[in-house]
Amino acid sequence: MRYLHTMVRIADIDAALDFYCNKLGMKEVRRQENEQGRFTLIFLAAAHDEASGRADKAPLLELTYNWDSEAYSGGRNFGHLAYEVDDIYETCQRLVDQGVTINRPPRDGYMAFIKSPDGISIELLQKGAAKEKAEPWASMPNTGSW
Ligand SMILES: C[C@@H](O)C(=O)SC[C@H](NC(=O)CC[C@H](N)C(=O)O)C(=O)NCC(=O)O
Ligand code: NI
Repeated sequence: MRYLHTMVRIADIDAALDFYCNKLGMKEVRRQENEQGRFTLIFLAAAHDEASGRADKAPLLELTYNWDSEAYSGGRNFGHLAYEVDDIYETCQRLVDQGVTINRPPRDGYMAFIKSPDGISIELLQKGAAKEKAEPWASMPNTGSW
């Protein structure tokens, strides 16, 4: 068995693509419009996987947009999506500059949490060993929950 994708439902395509593509650097690899079911599926690959030509083998993120709006509430049974980053401090600073809230700052030089426009928790993990602790991150408080 091979892991294929994780599906999350989104309330707004533009807001979701701005977050996952413009801010997290993910790439749209395919899209399916379903007239009968009145929904759109958008499959995203992490930039690293797309750039290395592995998007057809790597786990994808499947965004489901229902044309008839629904209220989505997060169940505690779903935790987060996790992505590896080359530099956790540079990534978090760039996200802050783009207006993203860092709910759990990388005080340890290793792990940070943000949330998507639909409230999906996204875990960002430093590639390899944790970075040296550095300000302002080392003493930055949490912002809400994640
Ligand atoms: C293409 C394949 O990866 C799918 O996930 S299709 C699964 C299918 N999705 C839908 O019908 C999307 C619209 C639906 N209203 C929804 O919000 O899911 C499906 O069976 N979805 C049910 C589910 O629980 O995933
Ligand atoms: Ni699916």
